[in-house]
Amino acid sequence: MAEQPELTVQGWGPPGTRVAHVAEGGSLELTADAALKRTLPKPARKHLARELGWTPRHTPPVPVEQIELPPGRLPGPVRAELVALLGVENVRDDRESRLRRTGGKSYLDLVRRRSGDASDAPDAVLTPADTAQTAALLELCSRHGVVVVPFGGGTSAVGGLSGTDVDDRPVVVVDLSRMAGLVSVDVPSSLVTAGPGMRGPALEDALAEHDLTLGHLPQSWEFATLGGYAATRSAGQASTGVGRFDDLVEGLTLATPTGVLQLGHAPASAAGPDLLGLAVGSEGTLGVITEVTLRVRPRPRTEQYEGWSFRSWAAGLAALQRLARHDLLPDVVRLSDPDETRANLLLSGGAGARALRGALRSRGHGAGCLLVVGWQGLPTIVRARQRAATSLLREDGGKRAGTRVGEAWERHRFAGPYLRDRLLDHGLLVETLETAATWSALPAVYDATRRALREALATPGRKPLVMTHVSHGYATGASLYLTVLADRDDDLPLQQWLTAKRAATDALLAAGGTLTHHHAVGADHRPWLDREVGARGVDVLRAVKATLDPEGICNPGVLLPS
Ligand SMILES: Cc1cc2nc3c(=O)[nH]c(=O)nc-3n(C[C@H](O)[C@H](O)[C@H](O)COP(=O)(O)OP(=O)(O)OC[C@H]3O[C@@H](n4cnc5c(N)ncnc54)[C@H](O)[C@@H]3O)c2cc1C
Repeated sequence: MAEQPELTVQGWGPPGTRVAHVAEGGSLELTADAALKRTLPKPARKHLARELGWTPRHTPPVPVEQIELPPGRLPGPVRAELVALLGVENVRDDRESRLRRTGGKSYLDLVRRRSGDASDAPDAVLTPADTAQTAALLELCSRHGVVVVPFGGGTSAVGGLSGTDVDDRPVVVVDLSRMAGLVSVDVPSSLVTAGPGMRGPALEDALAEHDLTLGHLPQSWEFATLGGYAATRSAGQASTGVGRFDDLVEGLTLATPTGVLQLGHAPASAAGPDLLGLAVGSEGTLGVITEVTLRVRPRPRTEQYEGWSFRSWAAGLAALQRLARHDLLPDVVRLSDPDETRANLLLSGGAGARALRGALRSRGHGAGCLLVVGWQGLPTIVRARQRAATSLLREDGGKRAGTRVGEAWERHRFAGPYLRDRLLDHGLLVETLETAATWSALPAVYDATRRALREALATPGRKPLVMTHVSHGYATGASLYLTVLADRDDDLPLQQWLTAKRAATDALLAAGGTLTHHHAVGADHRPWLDREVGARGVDVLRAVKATLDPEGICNPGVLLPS
């Protein structure tokens, strides 16, 4: 199996290629040129400086060599037992191994790492080979009171990989990169079984040999793993059509400190409550997912992407709602609000974007919204769905903006996190948050969340830019994905975002949104879990944890409120 590239410690992408920009032709280029003007076209820089009250300034991260790690605390006898179980090369407590498995990739994680803080580093990194070794190490760690944090791709956006424990117990990371192989492909049943450390690109390469695809494409696709997707209930860019990751899991193996659970055996079952559903989304708090079986489909013979414009956000939402009611939502659905539409057109620069801005103005959609839609599958089916959706979108005031808009989105779909690093280098706060609500609650959730973020991040002479899009559609509602840009408070960057995030979370819950649509709970959302599932709901989760993990060693810093 080919080596999977590591993520850089202080940002996105493999080490050494953390500078990115979008070239005029639309492709993402990784370059050694750190200048902001290579990343952001001039109109975009001017737009952001004007909107935010932002003065671009060079704020590079401290050199990686200067990042400080606390001394490792794994007791010698425990280390010796782990070495006897896993082999010396699979129990690492050197600086490099620990640093590379420190935290995830939320804004808070990046600010800490960029400032040289790795106080949440684990004490050691373990790399088991299989389910049996994982179960044995969980039993061993439980016996010795050592906290275990499962680690997939390390892309958590919600503090899911916290390496500290309130009881100050030693913490080990279980890195699943040695369990990244294909186990089996059952072509007649359209099922694939794989190790949890396998990433999307490797899985898609393996499935291509059978003319199959999983089709799960989150923005973190290059680095995130199958186990991580299952543990967080991830959603990909085509999840409106393909289904969320939780819809795609047919079965899994969960190693826990008290034994191994094998869940999901048939395409459907009425054998009591769904324990598989309990393991999916458990975020490492019940044990380690050591194998996943997933539903796959034939590779699409055609993929069509196109853009549409609407006079207003309300008109765009109404059009999507009607598509949903008639079961005509495309596989990819992405409706940007006016702020995001304007920023995207300025950010992409170039003659094409200028022409599109002119076209939108001429049809009275200058302050409106762009919608990107995509269909995948057999050409005859795609054509029929596209035709039916087109007629409804037209009836609802939509105007076609052409295939170039859709294709440009497809080309740039993984660019965002690379660009974020560049903006962080120049004094900006850049973070995202997400929720979902019913169609009837969606406008109120949108208004309340944006208002809370704007109020929390405004200071004299400065205001944030809050850009929103509908990222996934359902029969009964949709998800909202918000991107926040603001002039960073260089003295108190963590507090600046924590205050805003707290206000936004309170607001979206009060307006009827869910705590999280696809990023999961992690450490960042755990204080609000009882508002989502109720106090008795939290009690149920605690009771399950007490059965599987009586010593509370499995990722205790996430999901369940402290
Ligand atoms: C730039 C960026 C873009 C993103 N885009 C998306 C997106 O489009 N859609 C989306 O859904 N998410 C997105 N995310 C969030 C993140 O990629 C997902 O949560 C993903 O599912 C995490 O996978 P991972 O392998 O990196 O898991 P990790 O980050 O390593 O772990 C995430 C959580 O799962 C637990 N875990 C990991 N593996 C296992 C296992 N085998 N068994 C038990 N627990 C485990 C960890 O302990 C942790 O709590 C994005 C994040 C970033 C930084």
